[in-house]
Amino acid sequence: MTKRKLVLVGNGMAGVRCLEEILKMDTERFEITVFGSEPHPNYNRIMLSSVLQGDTTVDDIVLNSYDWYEKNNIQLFTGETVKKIDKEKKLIFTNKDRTVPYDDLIIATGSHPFMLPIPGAEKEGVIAFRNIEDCESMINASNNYKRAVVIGGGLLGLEAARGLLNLGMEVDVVHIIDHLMERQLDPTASTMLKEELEKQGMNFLMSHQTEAILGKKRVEKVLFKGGKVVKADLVVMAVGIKPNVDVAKASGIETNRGIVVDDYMQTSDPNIYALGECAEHREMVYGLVAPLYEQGKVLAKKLCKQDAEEGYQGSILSTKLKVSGVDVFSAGEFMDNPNNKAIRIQDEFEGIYKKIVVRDNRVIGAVLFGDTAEGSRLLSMINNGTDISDLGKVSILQSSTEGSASLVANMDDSETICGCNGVSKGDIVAAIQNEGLCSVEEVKNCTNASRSCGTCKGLVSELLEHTLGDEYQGGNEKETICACTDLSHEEVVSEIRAKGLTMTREVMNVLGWKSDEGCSKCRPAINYYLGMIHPSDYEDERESRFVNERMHANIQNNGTYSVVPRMYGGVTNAKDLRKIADVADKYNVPLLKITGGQRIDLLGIKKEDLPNVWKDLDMPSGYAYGKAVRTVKTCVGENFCRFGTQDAIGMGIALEKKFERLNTPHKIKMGVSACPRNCAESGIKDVGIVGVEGSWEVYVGGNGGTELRKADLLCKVKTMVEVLEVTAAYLQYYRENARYLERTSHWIERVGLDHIKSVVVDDLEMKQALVNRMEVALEALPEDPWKEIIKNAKQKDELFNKKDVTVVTQ
Ligand SMILES: Cc1cc2nc3c(=O)[nH]c(=O)nc-3n(C[C@H](O)[C@H](O)[C@H](O)COP(=O)(O)OP(=O)(O)OC[C@H]3O[C@@H](n4cnc5c(N)ncnc54)[C@H](O)[C@@H]3O)c2cc1C
Ligand SMILES: NC(=O)c1ccc[n+]([C@@H]2O[C@H](COP(=O)([O-])OP(=O)(O)OC[C@H]3O[C@@H](n4cnc5c(N)ncnc54)[C@H](O)[C@@H]3O)[C@@H](O)[C@H]2O)c1
Ligand code: SF4
Ligand code: FES
Repeated sequence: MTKRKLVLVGNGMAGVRCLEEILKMDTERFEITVFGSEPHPNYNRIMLSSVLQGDTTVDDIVLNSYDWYEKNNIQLFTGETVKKIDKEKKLIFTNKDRTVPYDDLIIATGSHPFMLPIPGAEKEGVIAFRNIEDCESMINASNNYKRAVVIGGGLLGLEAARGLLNLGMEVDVVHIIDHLMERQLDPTASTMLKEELEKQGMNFLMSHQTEAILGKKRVEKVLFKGGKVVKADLVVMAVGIKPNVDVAKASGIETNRGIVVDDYMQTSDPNIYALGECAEHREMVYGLVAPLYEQGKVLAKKLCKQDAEEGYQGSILSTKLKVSGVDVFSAGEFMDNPNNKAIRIQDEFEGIYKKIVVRDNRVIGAVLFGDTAEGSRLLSMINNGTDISDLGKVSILQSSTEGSASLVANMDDSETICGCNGVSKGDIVAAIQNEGLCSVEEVKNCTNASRSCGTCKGLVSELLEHTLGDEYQGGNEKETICACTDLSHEEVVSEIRAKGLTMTREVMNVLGWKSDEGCSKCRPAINYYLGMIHPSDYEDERESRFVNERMHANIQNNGTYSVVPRMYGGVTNAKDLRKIADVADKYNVPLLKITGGQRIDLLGIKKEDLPNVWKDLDMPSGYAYGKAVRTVKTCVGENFCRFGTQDAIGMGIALEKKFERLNTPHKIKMGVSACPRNCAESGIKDVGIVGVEGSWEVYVGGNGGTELRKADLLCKVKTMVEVLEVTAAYLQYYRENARYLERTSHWIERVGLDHIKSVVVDDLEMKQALVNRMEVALEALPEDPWKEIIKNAKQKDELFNKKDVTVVTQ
């Protein structure tokens, strides 16, 4: 049988998902050709917000790699736009003068971001937030500029604003009315959201109408109605989208706001279908993936001639804002109205607000702020039209207080776990049981749950735990280093060892990396692993390191650097202080600051001054920028404090001198206190030492950052030599076994304190072997990096005199 020719115009989320559905049903029916204007394979547009917010990378958001197209015999033309369709001859024409015939054609061209038609909108630095290039423009702008203005306080604007804040920019969000996210939230939730985002550092210009973008070539200011002006180096317009009907309109296919389709996604031409954001169904145009995926299922069935039941009936919308630290959920009809009644709970102490809107004893809408655990359940109730006459009204909003494990346990099988992909609890449980799935990744690959915005990952994990009981090992799921490889960190380390690999390129070639150059996630990791495995002969690859490590200083939000010289154990002297003061005067250092690690930070140093500052200071680098041993904070100890039982300063200096310049998977902070009063905060350090009468307690895995973790007692020893020894064994075990960028606090949670103790304390042979390997690593450490650069004129010139440095942020 000859295959039908199927052409997809638009290589985005809706169109390609429809192809996946077709291939699930019938791999032989079609000869498929895909055109995409963007120069990328199909990627998860939703996750651009996470890329901007620094939670993932562009490489990691590819949904279907080039291999997938090849494997499924799909001919893909990226960077090529279909301009016109000849409906009579059934041909499409592209901007690269290609003509391709079709039997069936799908248009899935998505939307254009709406750009306000105001004077100056064409200036450099005025962008939308729709694709990878926009995301990269924002990241690049944040390296050179400071002030961003985001126009539009909807979902997209707020997610963009959060990302720009994370990138170190100052952000003004301009909103046209006095009510953020008015399409999703009622005024109470909107006010709470605004207050929360203000706490995060966003500045709001509410009820402001933008009149013009001012500046010479690039944007410099934004002008509002009434004459107010704010400064701006970057303007992001996030004021909505409009369906991209260009090709349909040019080809005489019926369009209104979108391309008009029936319940089977058929356009005015019987062989041409449309779906996704470009399609208009029953006068509705959708801008979220859940409805688009439902449309994809219906169209796939139609094209594969399978019973498509009643066709697409329209969707009830639900959304979650993807800004960390803010939980917001909205679904259905959420505004008050004389025909509806509402149940509300508001806890101003906890910052929680919940409202469900009821009509004729059925939930028709909900808004949740601060606690969104019941979102899925409420969405199911709305979708299923559940009669709530027999339920205690307030109890509908209270079940999350019982804990989320019982939440999934108490859910009906029909309730939705993944809103984006319409996957219910029953679907996931059946897949876990029938297909033997045991990880979130496997559930994602099998059912699509958690494949889009990812906010349901926690629920999927809880459902795995609930279904598999003790057999589920949530923390041990295989996590690949990045999208360049299917190998986990552990697998890469073991392959490097087994195959004796010694260079990054070799690792990538031999282990079948999917991209030639690797990415900003895998390159630094491989560089670390190679250095850790071959301490004596590996030559560090500077270009694989993050910018701060390459520059040996921390880049600041205005492009200047901070310099922190080492002060062993937090102890300084008049000579060093004088040198610091002289440097501060000579280089006009705008801020001198005592750090939390008991050192002095010289902030605001120009890039080109760095080598001279280091030369004049003539002190060792404090490695304040490195995935390395940073500081050892000490209390004054027995020499001065009346509670002191031990020489905390001496111990701190000994530790810092021994382990300085050592590369580790992530930064290491230490503390030494001479009594349990813990003035050096040893309880929240990666390694914390506490002196008690006649001995030292060694604590590990503490963290004082965003996720506070109290350190665990590893052992108690008598002498300084023993402290140094057990610290060496512990750090070496961490170096060899943790994943790159895994803090000790996370590592301990993952592998367990008992296991670590059994290796570095109880098994004396293992402990000695670790100490020996640590000695080899310490022996091979390079000289102080600041001194090395001062001596190396070429490196100095390359790093500090050239104008541009490609920034790989971390
Ligand atoms: C930053 C961001 C965050 C988002 N977050 C969420 C979220 O959390 N939840 C949610 O549900 N939705 C979210 N969305 C919306 C969601 O991404 C879209 O609804 C979805 O991508 C639309 O899919 P689509 O296939 O219709 O359009 P698209 O994904 O835009 O795909 C259309 C593709 O067609 C190409 N194309 C256009 N014209 C032509 C032509 N003539 N020839 C060839 N190719 C063409 C375009 O270049 C594009 O690649 C977000 C969107 C953005 C931008
Ligand atoms: N988490 C999510 O689900 C998510 C995240 C990002 C984007 N998206 C989707 O992407 C699409 C685009 O998002 P969006 O936020 O741009 O669209 P939107 O239409 O949802 O919001 C646009 C906002 O801009 C405001 N606005 C309009 N004109 C303005 C002006 N002149 N000045 C200031 N404000 C103005 C509107 O009042 C509205 O609140 C939507 O379909 C959205 O659903 C979803
Ligand atoms: S930790 Fe104890 S010994 Fe050290 S300064 Fe504080 S009180 Fe004194
Ligand atoms: S809810 Fe978005 S991926 Fe599941």
